[in-house]
Amino acid sequence: MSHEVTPRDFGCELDDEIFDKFHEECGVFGVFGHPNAAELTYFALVALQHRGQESAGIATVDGVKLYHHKGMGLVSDAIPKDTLPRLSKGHASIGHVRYSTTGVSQLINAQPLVFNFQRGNLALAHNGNLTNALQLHGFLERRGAIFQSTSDTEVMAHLIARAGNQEMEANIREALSIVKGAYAFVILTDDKMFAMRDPNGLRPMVLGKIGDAYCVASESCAFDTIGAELIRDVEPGEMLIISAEGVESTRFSSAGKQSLCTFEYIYFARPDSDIDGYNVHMVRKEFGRQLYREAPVEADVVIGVPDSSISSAIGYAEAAHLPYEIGLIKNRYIGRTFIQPSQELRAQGVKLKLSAVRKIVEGKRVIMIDDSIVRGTTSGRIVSMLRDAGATEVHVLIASPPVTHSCFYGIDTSSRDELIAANKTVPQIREYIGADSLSFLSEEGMMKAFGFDGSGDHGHCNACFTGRYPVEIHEEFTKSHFER
Ligand SMILES: O=P(O)(O)OC[C@H]1O[C@H](OP(=O)(O)OP(=O)(O)O)[C@H](O)[C@@H]1O
Ligand SMILES: NC(=O)CC[C@H](N)C(=O)O
Ligand code: SF4
Ligand SMILES: [Mg+2]
Repeated sequence: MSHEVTPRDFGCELDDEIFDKFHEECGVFGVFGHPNAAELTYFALVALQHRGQESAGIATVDGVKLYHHKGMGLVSDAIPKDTLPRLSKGHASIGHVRYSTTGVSQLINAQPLVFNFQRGNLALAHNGNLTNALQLHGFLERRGAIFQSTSDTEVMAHLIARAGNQEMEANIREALSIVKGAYAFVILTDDKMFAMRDPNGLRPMVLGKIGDAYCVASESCAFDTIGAELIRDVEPGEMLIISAEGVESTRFSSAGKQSLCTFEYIYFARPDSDIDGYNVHMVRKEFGRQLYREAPVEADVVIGVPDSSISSAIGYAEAAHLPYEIGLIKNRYIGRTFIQPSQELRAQGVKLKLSAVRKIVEGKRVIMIDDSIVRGTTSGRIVSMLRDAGATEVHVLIASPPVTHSCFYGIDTSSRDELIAANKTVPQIREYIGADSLSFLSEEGMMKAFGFDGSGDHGHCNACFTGRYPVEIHEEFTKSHFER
């Protein structure tokens, strides 16, 4: 396997923290029966860009042929303008933005994965992680399968191909009865589009309509961008079959214990998206209000770490009757592979991503709200940045509980030994980040933000806070397993 070329190969430092914490987790989109299917997919992927910036791709069908294009980087780089006319021949299209969870970040693993079977064409896009991919990979290889990629997603395609039924639907059902874990799948064949959400509903997916065409997406913000109307969430264990006849809802599994990822609300999803009936911004605001109830602090001003903590900071400030201010500015052009200043320059004060607004924090007791602490590097840096800008006190409040466990369901997380809360108590973390005080939202408080009574997880996955994994995991299965 070739080595992935990074700026480090040219002697430059990469922002290691970017590689070692919770990150976005792929976005999928599909539309069937629209004359501008490929273009709509392109713009929907731009709206879903926050979910993955490593690679992107689009596949379309015109009933006979399948066209596709995949590339590395942001949608605008991965899918150049001149590829769209070729893709635009199709009336149905699916697309994907990737943040790798299994398999290296290279073109071979970019999605949609595209296959030509005896029974026709098939393109497959996946958000999530298959927790039994390791076993299935070995099983399939022993029976002659030759894998083209190193991602977990490809096992699904091999299972579909092996099933051997006349109807693609039956093949997909058979494959779904074998895979385990977290998934929102969109599959495009010559005459149908299939959309499935795992039986626990770990990963989100919504159904919408644009004109007479139906579409599906990881998040509803994609619909707002292309002018589609949100119809509803796809249900856990549901298979939608979209064709010239319209949309048919079927089940491939009875719903398991519903376990929607709470981190979607905390950090991943865009605030304008609605997931399972809750608007992300409103939920984050309620996290902030709840945080105030649990941890009221005397201070002069409340600030949020942009962008994902702004809603919670507004909620906290509202509940505390304190001014909410923009105390930190984020440079929005710093991307994932951005070359970072060397340690020496960092020590001299070169900081690229965030800057404090001196006029806001100078001489003030500041409450700084962030959505989560993973390794603890971000909070520590911001606390000292705020002190350097003249803050007299810095109180750190986190709008989620301490992250003590890794995720195995489609989020690329640190291993447990890198999670600060798995290794230090809250007072120790406070000391480590240099804050005057530190509090986290409780699991109960987090669930109250959804209107629940506070005890239990209420149909959410909170495993990274509690270690209660809703679907069996295999801790030995690491991201680079199929490369080794
Ligand atoms: O404890 P740490 O390991 O430092 O990670 C915690 C930080 O990571 C995320 O932000 P991130 O900087 O990834 O990007 P964002 O700009 O999307 O919030 C999250 O919003 C926290 O701010
Ligand atoms: N983040 C994701 O949802 C990734 C999908 C798939 N597991 C991959 O690594 O390609
Ligand atoms: S472990 Fe955490 S990040 Fe992973 S699905 Fe569950 S809540 Fe989401
Ligand atoms: Mg952040």
